[in-house]
Amino acid sequence: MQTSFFKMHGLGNDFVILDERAGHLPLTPARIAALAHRRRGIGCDQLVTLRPACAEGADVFVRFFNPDGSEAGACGNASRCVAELIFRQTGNRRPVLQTRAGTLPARIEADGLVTVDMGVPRLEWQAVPLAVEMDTLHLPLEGDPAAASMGNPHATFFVKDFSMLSHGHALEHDPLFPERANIGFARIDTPEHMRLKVHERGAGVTEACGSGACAAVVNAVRRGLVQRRCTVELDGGLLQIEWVESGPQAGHVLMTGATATAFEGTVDLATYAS
Ligand SMILES: N[C@H](CCC[C@H](N)C(=O)O)C(=O)O
Repeated sequence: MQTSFFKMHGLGNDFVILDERAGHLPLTPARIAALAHRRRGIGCDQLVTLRPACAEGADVFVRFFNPDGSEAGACGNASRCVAELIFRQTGNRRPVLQTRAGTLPARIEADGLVTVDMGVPRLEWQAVPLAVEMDTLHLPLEGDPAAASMGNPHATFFVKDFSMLSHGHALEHDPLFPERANIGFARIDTPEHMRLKVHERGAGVTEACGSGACAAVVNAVRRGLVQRRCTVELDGGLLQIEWVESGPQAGHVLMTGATATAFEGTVDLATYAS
């Protein structure tokens, strides 16, 4: 069955976006993995589906799937891309995304950048989740990472260089993380700027990770390493992150950055694994 798709990216973190608002598509973990395959499929870091929203005030229900077929509760860069897509389709500069991690208000900025309110980070060990009760600010792993959830699990290592990146896969699968984890390596350059590389759960090292950038800033603020407004420099570009201190969005994490559409196309799902 032919279905159309959008190929978009946020700072090189790339997505295949399938629209199921007119009817559900026959997607299975195997078919998702086949579509996401860099050589045998379209190729992407995450496959994203759009469905009609059912949450009050939301414009669309968005789900995120990794190339290994696993589902992620949150995906910051993809959320920004979907917000841009909804704006292009409707003219609405403030689309609201319903996700498994919560309802995320977005805003298309005057300069074309896209901001998503990623909600309040979850800092309790049960929410990350971790396998046993512990202080999430200092995990009992070599490298002393901190952990937080943005609707998906993140561990942040504060490093001087990125030689630990090669340990990302083993760390993703450490028994401390019963649902695995996205593993971020953050080098603090100034209190307003960090350099971040992320080994993503179910995807590997990506050019950018929005929820990873949010988690890294939250963990760095908790450790007193950066200000609540921080520029995160990823391989693919810059994200502006703010962990809001006061006012109506107090406690929420705002993420702002660029989006782009690479191409649109159609795909016959029947030619991919069932
Ligand atoms: N690229 C995404 C993160 C995907 C997270 C996914 N790998 C998971 O299993 O949580 C982002 O921009 O936030």
